[in-house]
Amino acid sequence: MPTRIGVAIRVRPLLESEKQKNLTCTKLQVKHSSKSIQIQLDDRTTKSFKFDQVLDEQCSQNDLYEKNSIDQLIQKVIEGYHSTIFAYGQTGSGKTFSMEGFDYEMATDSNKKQVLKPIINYENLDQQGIIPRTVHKLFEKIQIAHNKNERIYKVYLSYLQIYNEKIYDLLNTDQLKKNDGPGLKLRWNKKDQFQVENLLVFECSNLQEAYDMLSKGIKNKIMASHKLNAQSSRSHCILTIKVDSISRLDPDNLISAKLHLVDLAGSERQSQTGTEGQNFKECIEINKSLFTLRQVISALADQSMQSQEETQQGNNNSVKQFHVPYRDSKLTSLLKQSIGGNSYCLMIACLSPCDCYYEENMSTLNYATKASQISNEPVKNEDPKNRLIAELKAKIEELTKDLARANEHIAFLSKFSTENINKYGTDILKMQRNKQTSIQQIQEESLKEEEHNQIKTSSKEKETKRQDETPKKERSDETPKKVKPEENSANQSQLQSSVKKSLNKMSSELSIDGGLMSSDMIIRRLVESANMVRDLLQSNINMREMIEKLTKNNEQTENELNILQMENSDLREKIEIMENILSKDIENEKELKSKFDYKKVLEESETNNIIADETNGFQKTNTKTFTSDFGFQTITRQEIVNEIHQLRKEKKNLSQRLKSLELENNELHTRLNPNALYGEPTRMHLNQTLDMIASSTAQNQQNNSAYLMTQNFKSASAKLKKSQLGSRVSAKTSMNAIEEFSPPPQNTQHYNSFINTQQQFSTLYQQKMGSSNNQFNNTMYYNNLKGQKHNSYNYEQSPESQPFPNQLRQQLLYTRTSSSQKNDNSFTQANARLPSTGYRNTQNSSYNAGDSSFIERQENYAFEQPQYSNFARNTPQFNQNNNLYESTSPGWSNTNQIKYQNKAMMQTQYPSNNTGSNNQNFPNQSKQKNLRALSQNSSKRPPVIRQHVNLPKNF
Ligand SMILES: Nc1ncnc2c1ncn2[C@@H]1O[C@H](COP(=O)(O)OP(=O)(O)OP(=O)(O)O)[C@@H](O)[C@H]1O
Repeated sequence: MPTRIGVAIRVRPLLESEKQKNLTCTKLQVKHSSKSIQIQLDDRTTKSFKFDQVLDEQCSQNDLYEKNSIDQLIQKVIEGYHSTIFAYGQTGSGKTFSMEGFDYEMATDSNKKQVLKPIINYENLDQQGIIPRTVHKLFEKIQIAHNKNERIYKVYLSYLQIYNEKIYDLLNTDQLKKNDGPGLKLRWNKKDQFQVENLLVFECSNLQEAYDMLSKGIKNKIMASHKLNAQSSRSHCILTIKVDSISRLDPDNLISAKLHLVDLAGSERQSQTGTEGQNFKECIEINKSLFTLRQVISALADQSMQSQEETQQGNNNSVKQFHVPYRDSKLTSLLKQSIGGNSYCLMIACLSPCDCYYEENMSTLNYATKASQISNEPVKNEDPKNRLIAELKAKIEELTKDLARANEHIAFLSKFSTENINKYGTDILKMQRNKQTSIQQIQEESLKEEEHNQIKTSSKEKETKRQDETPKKERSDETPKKVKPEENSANQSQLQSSVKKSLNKMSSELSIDGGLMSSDMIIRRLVESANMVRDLLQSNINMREMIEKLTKNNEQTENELNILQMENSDLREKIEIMENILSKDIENEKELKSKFDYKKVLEESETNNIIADETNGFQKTNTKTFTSDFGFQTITRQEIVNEIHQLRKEKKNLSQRLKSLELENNELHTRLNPNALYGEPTRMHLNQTLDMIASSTAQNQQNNSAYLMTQNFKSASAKLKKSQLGSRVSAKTSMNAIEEFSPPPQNTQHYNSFINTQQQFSTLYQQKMGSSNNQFNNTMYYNNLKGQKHNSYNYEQSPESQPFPNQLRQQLLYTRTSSSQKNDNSFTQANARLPSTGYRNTQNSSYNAGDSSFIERQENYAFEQPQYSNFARNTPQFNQNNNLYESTSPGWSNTNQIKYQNKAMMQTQYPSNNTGSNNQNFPNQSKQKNLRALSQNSSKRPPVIRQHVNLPKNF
C-alpha cells in the first residue's frame, strides 16, 4: 500500500555564538495546533507550510523521537520492511545534532582544516539523537520478539560516508587512510538495486557491540571546521542496520530488512561559508549530490502530483513516468529504495532560526513540501522463494475451494444425461427462443395453471390433448405460416405448459441431497454450474500460465546460479593463489630473517626494486614488485596472480581437451579394430590363420602361388581395411595390389590350387567373420573375374568356373589375344551388341589387349545384364557367392537385384571409384544414382561394415 514520506520540521534554538552576534529570529513561526510553520516573506505577507510534525526550539531529543513515531518504523524493520530516516537542511541547522546528538571537540583554529573528535556518551540518554536511540530501541524490541521464541534475529551494521563523490567505509580504517584512493565501487545489483562493493558489514550480537561499531564510525567521520559551523560534517553519512530473522519452525523462511539512518552534509553558499581550496572542492561536490537529491525529490513529487490528478480524473492509465535521476550521484543511487522506492521514510528538515538564513530556510521548506508529496510503496522483504511458496499455498487453498464447488456442480450437471437434455432441453430451448415470455412468467402462470388443473382436471386434459394435436399438424406443414396474435398467444400457452411439465418432471428426477428442486432452482443452478465450469476453465488457463512463468523463472535462476558458481570458483582460485604466494613470502622472509641481518636484506631488496613493507600488510604486499634476473622486467604481484590464474585456466582447458582426445582416441581404436566391436576375429587372428594356410599349402615357397596369394590377400586386406576407414585406398587399388603381386597361375594345377586356397580362405574367413562381411565375398567374386582374365587357357580348361557366357568370353579372349582386331567381324558384331555409351569400343585405335578399362567395362556390362547373369548364375563360383548372399540376406534371391546391390555396395564402399578415371566404370550417372538409392533405401540390404573416421585436425 502506498505510503507518503513523512516530514518533520525541526527549528533549532539560537546558538550562543549567534546570540553574541545579535542575530535575530523573527521570520519563522511554529504553529503547533495546525502542525504548520509560517515564514515571513515580506512585511505584509507570510507563507504557511503544513507537515506531519513541526517542532520548535523547545523540542527535546526525546520529543523528536516520540512525536515522529520512530518506534513504529523500527517495528516495521523487524517485521521485514525497509525504513529510512534522513536529516536535511542547511549547514549548521542541527542535522547531526538531531541524528547523533553527541558533542564534538571545538576547533581551536577555525581557519585550519582539522579533524574533530566526537565526545561519545551513551549514558546520557536525554542528549542522544535518533541514531543511538534507534540502536538502543531496536535491540530492546528484538529482545521482546526473541522472547516469543518464534524467530531468530540477527543484526548487522555497516557505516559509510560519501565524501567528494567517493564512498568510504567508516568501519574500515585501512580503507579510510587512503584518502586519495578511488573509494569503494557502487555496483548495480538486480535484487538490492545499488550495492557498495567490499563494504564491511559487522554482525552485532548485542547492544554494546553495536555501540562500539557506531562509535568507531562516528570517530572516523571526516570533520572539518569552517567559518559557519565548527563541527560541520563535510560528508553524507549512512548508517545501515540490517535485521535478518529466520523462523524457528521453517529455517527457509528468512526475512531481511534494512534501516538507513542518513545524516546529509549541509548545503551552503560558498560566499557565506568562505570555503577555499580543498574545502571549496568539497563544497561543490556536496552541493552537487544535494542538487541531484533535490532533482530526485522534485521529479518524484511532480510524478506523484500528476498521478493524483489523473486518478481524480479517472485516467489511471495515462500517468506520465518522469525521469528520476537517481544515477546522477552516489547519494541518490544509494537512497533509491528510500525515496520513491519500497521503504518507509521519514525526513527531518532542519531549520536555523536566524533571519539571515531566510533563503536557505525557504528552500528547505519547499523541498520538504515536495518530499511530503512523494509516495513510497513499502514491501515486506521476504525471501522471494518463501513469498512464492506463501502465494502458491494461498492459491492452492483457493483452488481447493473452487474444486469442491466445481465437483458439486459437476455432480449436478452429470444428472443431465443426454437423454434428459433431449427430453426436456428441446422445450426449454424453444422457450428461450421465444422471447415474448420470460421464464418467470411461465413459472407463475404454470403455478396458476396447476391450481386451475386441480379443479378442472379432466376437461383440461382433453383440451390439452387437442392443443397438442394442433401444433403437430402445423409442424407437418412445410410452408411457414403467418401466425395471428391470438394464435401466437395460444401457441405460447401451449409451450408454457409443455415447459412447465418438463421442468416439473426434471425437478422430480434431478434432486440433490434427496430434496426436490423447483424448476427455477434448476435453471439457476444450471446457469451457476455453467459459470462455474467456465471459471474453472479460466483458472486452469491461469494456472498453466503461472506454471510456464515459474518454469521460465526457474531456468533463469539456474542460469544465474551457474554464472555465480563459475565466478565463485574463479575467485576461490585467485584467493588460493594469493594465499600460496603469501605463505611462500612469509616462509622466505622467515628464512631471510634467520639467515641474514634483516635490515641488510631490506636495504638490498630496496636496491633491487623490491618494496617490502611489513606494516602495511596485504595491501602493500599486493603491489609488491619483482625484478627478474635480467633486471629489466618488473611485474607486480597482481600481474603474477593474474598470470597464474590464466595459466591455471589454460591448464584446465588443456586437460579437458586431453580428455576429449583420449575419448576420441579410444573410439578410433575401436574403429580400427572393428572386430572387437562385432565379435569378429581380430586382425592378428586372421593373420595367424593366413600364415597357417600358407604354411600348410606351400610345399615350395618359391613356386607356390598360393603362398604369394596369401601374402597378397594380407596386403589387400590391409588396404581394404584402410578403405573402410575412409582413406583414399579404393577397392580397385586393393584388387590391383593382388594382381600386381600375384603371378597368374601357370597351369591348371596352379590354377586349381589358387582356387582351392581362395575357397579355403573364403570358408575360413566366412566362419571367422560371420555373416557381417559381404565385402570380402564381393572382393572374392571380383577377384575371380580378374584372376580368370589372366589366362585364356584356364577359361578353356575350367569352363565351369567361367562367369561369362561363351559369346562374351570369346570376345574377351579375342580382345586379350590380339592387338589388331579392328577389322575382325566377330568383334565388330560383339561390339555392336554392347550398349553405345561407355561399353562399346568406338575408338579402334585404342582398342588393344592392354585396354583393361574397356575389358572392365565389358565385364561390368555383363555383370549387369540379366541374360548374362542367368548364365553366370550357373557357374559354381557365382553360385558360391550367390549362396553366400542368400545365407547372409535371406530373400535376396533375385539375381539381378543382388548384382545391382552388389554393384551399389561396391560403389558405396569405395567412393573413390567414382572419381577421376575410375569413373568410367560407371558411365551412366543416373544408373549409378539408382543403384546407390537402391542400396541405401533397401531395408534388406546385406549388412556392411562401414567406418568413417573424422580424424582431429592435428591428429
Ligand atoms: N536542537 C538543538 N538544540 C541545541 N543545539 C542544537 C540543536 N540543533 C543544533 N544544535 C547545535 O547547533 C550546532 C550545529 O548543529 P549541527 O552540527 O547538528 O548542524 P548540521 O546541520 O549537522 O551542520 P553540517 O551540515 O554543517 O554538518 C551544533 O553546535 C549543535 O550542538
